[in-house]
Amino acid sequence: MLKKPTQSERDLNRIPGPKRLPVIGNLHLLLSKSMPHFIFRQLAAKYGPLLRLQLGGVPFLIVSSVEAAKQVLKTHDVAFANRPKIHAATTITYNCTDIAFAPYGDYWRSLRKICTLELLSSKRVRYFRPIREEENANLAVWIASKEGSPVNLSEIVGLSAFDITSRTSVGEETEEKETMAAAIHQGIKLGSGLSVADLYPSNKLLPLITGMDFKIRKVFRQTDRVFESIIRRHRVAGRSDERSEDLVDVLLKCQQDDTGVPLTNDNIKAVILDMFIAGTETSSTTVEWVMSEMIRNPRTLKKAQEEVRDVFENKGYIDEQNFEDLKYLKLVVKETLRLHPPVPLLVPRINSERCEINGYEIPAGTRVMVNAWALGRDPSYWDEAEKFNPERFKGSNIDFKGNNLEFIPFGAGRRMCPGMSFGLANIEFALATLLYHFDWEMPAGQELDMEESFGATAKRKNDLLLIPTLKRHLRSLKSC
Ligand code: HEM
Repeated sequence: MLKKPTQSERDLNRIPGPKRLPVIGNLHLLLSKSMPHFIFRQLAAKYGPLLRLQLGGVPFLIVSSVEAAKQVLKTHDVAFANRPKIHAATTITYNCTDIAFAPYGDYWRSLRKICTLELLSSKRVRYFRPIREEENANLAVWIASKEGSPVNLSEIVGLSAFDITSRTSVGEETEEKETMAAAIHQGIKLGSGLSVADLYPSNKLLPLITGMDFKIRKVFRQTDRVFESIIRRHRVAGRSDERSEDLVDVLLKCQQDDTGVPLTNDNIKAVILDMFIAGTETSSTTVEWVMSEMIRNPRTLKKAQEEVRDVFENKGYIDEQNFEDLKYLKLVVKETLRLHPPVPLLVPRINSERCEINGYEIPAGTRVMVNAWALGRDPSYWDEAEKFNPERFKGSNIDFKGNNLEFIPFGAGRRMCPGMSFGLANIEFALATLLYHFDWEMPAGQELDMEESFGATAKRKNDLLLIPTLKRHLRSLKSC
């Protein structure tokens, strides 16, 4: 006998959304070449800002207005503080024992606190300044060696962000860097939460048939091997005065002290993985989009470049102490995060208890995606919403710290990104370096496209290739 739907299930069905087909529901709507966040915006324009979709076997709520986002991220923040189990993420994060996918509770709270104190707080971010200086100096030296020929900016900025994350969180450059960076990129690609394996979770054969399991297990093997040897080296080296304590040391100490939540080696590996997954591609994707937008808007490029050169001309090198003076560059970064939030649908949420949104009862266990990308481009909140115009933020109080829900590239509420200061420091340093030392142009005869690739982060689909011309000599690099 068919189970009778509960009142809240009936309510969920009343939420506007397109007609559902048997078995696939609305999945066919995602089959176009467009990105899910584009499609969700189009559907929201037709059915409203609280949209119900049936993607395969899973009901989704898609949120696309400030009012509805407020209900999820503020009013019912605790109820929505959990994450759904995403197939790829569950495999590579040692069964969701990282921070991003851990169930809301003491374990999550305790690990988030450790990472904030040891790596992500403003104080720790300042402490790691010499590492950013050194890595960006290396970046500039490498780019200068390619002067006049096309440089794959996406790739080198990504590797530089990888090195910074690695040296700050595990205290060393990661072995097999390229392989690791590629594995992490693949993990992010498979972790959108919209793969067939995620949409038909009861069908255990699908991950095998689609090749998903094969790919994600390969990512797991590659990252696990490297993290295992990082932990082993930290154990052997122990803590000495010559080496300052890093995140791995602190996690190992917590494991031994046995005072906080119990931690296994796998839990430690899951947390390190999070720093790489959450910290590298988001930052390098932002730098990619800032450079892309500036190439499309030469006036902005010129203005940002003049500012950076003005601020550092006397010193002759990039010094983070003067970053407060890079006022225009900060507006450019903000405007880029508005138009190109690296995580356009945030990380999905799931509610642990029944709650009411816009007058509808939402049953516990409903997956919710907040379309941060659509909010950032909604003409009801932004003048000339599609136009790249950094000046719009001049003198404006609107910020990305989780209070203005029309602008949430870092999310909002309890599960908001804890790595904002760390990420912004990396982004600003990379941009200041690129703009101070070099002029940039497209290779002759090539047009800049702005296509995005599919995955949990919205990277450029095609790598950004630009030709650098050295304008400020490398002798002026502080650490050279
Ligand atoms: C431009 C840079 C970055 C952007 C745009 C970004 C964006 C985001 C977003 C949208 C979320 C989900 C928030 C939500 O569900 O409301 C998130 C979560 C997270 N981010 Fe970031 N992030 C960035 C950099 C970083 C960095 C550098 C790190 C660490 C090294 C980091 C670590 C995390 C972690 C651990 C979570 C999970 C938080 C939780 O579930 O409690 N992020 N980030």
